[in-house]
Amino acid sequence: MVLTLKAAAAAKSTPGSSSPEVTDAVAGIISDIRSRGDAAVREYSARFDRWEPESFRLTAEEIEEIVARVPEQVLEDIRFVQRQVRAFAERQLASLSEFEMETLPGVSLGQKHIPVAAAGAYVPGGRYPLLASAHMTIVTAKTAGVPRVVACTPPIRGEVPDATVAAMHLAGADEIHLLGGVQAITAMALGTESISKVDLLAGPGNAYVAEAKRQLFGEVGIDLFAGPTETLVVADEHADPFIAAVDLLSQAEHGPDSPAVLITTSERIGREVIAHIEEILPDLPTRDLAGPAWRDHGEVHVVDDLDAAYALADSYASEHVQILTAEPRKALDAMRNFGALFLGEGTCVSYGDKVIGTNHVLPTRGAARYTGGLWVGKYLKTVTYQQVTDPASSARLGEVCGRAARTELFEGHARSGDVRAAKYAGAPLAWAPDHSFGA
Ligand SMILES: NC(=O)c1ccc[n+]([C@@H]2O[C@H](COP(=O)([O-])OP(=O)(O)OC[C@H]3O[C@@H](n4cnc5c(N)ncnc54)[C@H](O)[C@@H]3O)[C@@H](O)[C@H]2O)c1
Ligand SMILES: [Zn+2]
Repeated sequence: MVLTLKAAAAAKSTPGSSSPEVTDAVAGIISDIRSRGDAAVREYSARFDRWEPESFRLTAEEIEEIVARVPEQVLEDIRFVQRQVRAFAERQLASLSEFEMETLPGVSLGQKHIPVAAAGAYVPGGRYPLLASAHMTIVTAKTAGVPRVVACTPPIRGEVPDATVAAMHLAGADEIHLLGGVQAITAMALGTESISKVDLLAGPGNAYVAEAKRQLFGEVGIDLFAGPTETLVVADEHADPFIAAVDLLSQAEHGPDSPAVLITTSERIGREVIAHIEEILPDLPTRDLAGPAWRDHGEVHVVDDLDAAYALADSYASEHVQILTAEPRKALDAMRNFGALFLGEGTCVSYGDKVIGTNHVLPTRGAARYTGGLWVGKYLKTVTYQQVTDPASSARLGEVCGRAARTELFEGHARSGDVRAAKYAGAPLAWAPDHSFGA
């Protein structure tokens, strides 16, 4: 039984997709940039961000000047967080192994990880200078060993986002462009006269940015569908409703399209959380974003027990799931669909977003059903190779290959097997009886 204390006022977005208006607008911009390159990029930047400098790329001197303007405490905090992010990414990298094994004598199969040659890092900046996204995309790419990392972020209301540029620079970006939205994503994906194209695009963004990545996927690799932020809290009767309310609003603040959902086993907690939100919201400086988000996409559901809570939470496949229960670690085994899990009252989504070191670029709109968030492995191509040094083993494989390929009616493939069986083990070559492999 589910008792809904508050339902969303707006319709839910379709999983893994954008609205038709966004889809069409993005397709138009991409096709225009595809045919007109930099000239189109410049026009869209002027239209959406009122920004058309001579060059979107910052020079080394400009970067130095910008970093010099950033207060020392801000720089110190950036370094602190980047160390956290790097440490976790390095441990992830160490967890990946390269290996070679023999399946038959002299038959070696191997796996190795090759970083992509160039990655594009998108750092959102429409509403907030989201410098933490610079740590997440650039530090992680550099830890993976990507040689060229291109970073883009939009100006904010016509101003250079100093701290974001500093974060990009300290993270190790090789190029920094002040460019946002679909125009930045498309320029990095396709290349223009002034930006050479990248192999993989990563980073979060609004519905336009996420849709642009989705449409360009194939021509460029992408990390995942990381669109408008979502949060979900699972709470039992032991939860502190004031903290749950503060935490729900912390994520609603991302934008009016950000869902915030509470699933609780206690009707009392559900009602108290709603009351606290109503009390805190009017004074929240970002209420113009958090208010509509809560009104249109806020939900509170009461369920019978924690198993029902985890099952309902799984059906949302929310980007962030926060567990405020007496035994939060139980959710680790009980839950399947989430971008990142925040266990217990001592941590919160804001830690993940800003400081703790796990990656905050996470799947949204149901993508958590099939992928986790950005991590070092997304920048690596896990490739395989093989070598056969034992002629007898090659001959044996050749015989099987001849039969297996003919079962599929692939005569050409079969002959590649036949010639090895013939050359290394003297098997007869039915289709070329006169051929001799020499002494
Ligand atoms: N999923 C995640 O991992 C994650 C993490 C952090 C943030 N986010 C999300 O990132 C988003 C950041 O959004 P933002 O808007 O602040 O910054 P943004 O940088 O993603 O988008 C700003 C750009 O949008 C473009 N734009 C605005 N209106 C447009 C229109 N009508 N048509 C075409 N382009 C348009 C502009 O060019 C502008 O540069 C938020 O939705 C937030 O929830 C997601
Ligand atoms: Zn957040």
